[in-house]
Amino acid sequence: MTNKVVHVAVGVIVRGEQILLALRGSKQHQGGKWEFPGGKVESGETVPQALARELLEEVAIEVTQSSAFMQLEYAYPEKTVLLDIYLVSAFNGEPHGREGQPLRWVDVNALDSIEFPDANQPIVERIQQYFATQTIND
Ligand SMILES: Nc1nc2c([nH]c(=O)n2[C@H]2C[C@H](O)[C@@H](COP(=O)(O)OP(=O)(O)OP(=O)(O)O)O2)c(=O)[nH]1
Ligand SMILES: [Mg+2]
Repeated sequence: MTNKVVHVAVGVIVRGEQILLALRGSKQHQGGKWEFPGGKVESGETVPQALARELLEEVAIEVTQSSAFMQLEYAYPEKTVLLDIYLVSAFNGEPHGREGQPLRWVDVNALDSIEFPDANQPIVERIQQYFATQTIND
């Protein structure tokens, strides 16, 4: 086994007060859990390029507005991932699971009751904090 870090582009896709989640296949790493759509950054790609490619491949949307949100490294027993998380605030197309995976829109407030991969806890906290701040400032 290698200890190479797997770099992953992750999209927190926002529509109003909801976030798009996809179900990871049961055979995949962290299978059967809900994820923010995304995937591995390929060599020669920037993270925004990888994000755009993965979101088109997985959920059939074209990203038109995104911003870097947070980065997080997490060591699973079998591999270490570097999650490069972007907020996707505008996109073209109606999302659907192009690889047959179920999708759902979840209220920001309900995100903490969803079963995510183990690495995701800080992401959920940060999203909820971010939206709480936005509401106060409205
Ligand atoms: N997309 C995504 N991946 C996550 C999240 N949390 C988390 O730990 N991961 C991990 C699981 C995987 O080990 C890795 C993402 O790899 P992936 O399987 O989605 O990669 P990919 O889309 O390029 O798929 P593949 O072609 O390699 O099958 O990051 C998350 O919220 N979203
Ligand atoms: Mg993926």
